[in-house]
Amino acid sequence: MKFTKMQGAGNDYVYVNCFEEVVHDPAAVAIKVSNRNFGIGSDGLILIMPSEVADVRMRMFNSDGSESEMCGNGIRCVAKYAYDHGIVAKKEITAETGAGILTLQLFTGADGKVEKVRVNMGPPRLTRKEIPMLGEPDERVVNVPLNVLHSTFNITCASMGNPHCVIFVDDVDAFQVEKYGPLIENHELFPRRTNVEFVQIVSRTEVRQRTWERGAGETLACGTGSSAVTAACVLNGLTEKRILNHLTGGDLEMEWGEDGNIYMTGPAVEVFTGEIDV
Ligand SMILES: N[C@H](CCC[C@H](N)C(=O)O)C(=O)O
Repeated sequence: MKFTKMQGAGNDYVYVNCFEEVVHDPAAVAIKVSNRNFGIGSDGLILIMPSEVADVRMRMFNSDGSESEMCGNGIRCVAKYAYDHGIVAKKEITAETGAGILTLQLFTGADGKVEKVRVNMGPPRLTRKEIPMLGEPDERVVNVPLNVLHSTFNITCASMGNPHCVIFVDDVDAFQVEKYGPLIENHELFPRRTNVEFVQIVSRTEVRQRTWERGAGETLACGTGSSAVTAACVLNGLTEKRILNHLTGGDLEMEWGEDGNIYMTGPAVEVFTGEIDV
């Protein structure tokens, strides 16, 4: 199997061009290639596929083999791959994901290759039934207490196609992400588990985020998570609608637009290509 290793803000995936390759058991391949000792090393596997309704289609698998509906850093890299490798020849493209069809704007550098991508991530879905979360189906979850071990956290939840639980903390770098992340990811409130974002407010226009991802553990960045965080910051009155998010592996420019959609702008980088027996 030919593959391309790509990263966006340090959130790295193995990408396979399924216009040319067939991946028979993507869940098993995701587990194998993701392993940083026995495989290639990545947060998961992303398939770049033909679509009947958009320019390209993305399927995304976490390093534990579970499939997610959407991946924000991944979709930017899919767009870069599609443009740089001649699958699309336009700078505004559409992509089919488990969160619907998204529109992406591509920005090229001096070498003519894509450097940065702006994605219309769609609106945050805020009701419990959309996230999904147990409880009153039509209710929003904004600043609601959640007990975990002997601590109580106030959580704000949103779906960007995939579930997110946002928690504001005073000192995110000192926070025990690896202790609380998995407990919240697997909390009974979330029937499909959840991604968890721990966020420190820096100012009205800047935040710092660490992410515990469903199915992958702590990663250096999460684009859907950053989108959920943008909504959570505004819903809690903590920031403006336009913020710069400093993730562990890089920055994302975020905006909750007047049209109700979240816009994410960030880098997409090709790291290396190779072949692996699967
Ligand atoms: N890192 C990805 C999200 C992966 C989400 C995945 N862990 C899930 O199970 O939903 C991003 O940039 O949006």
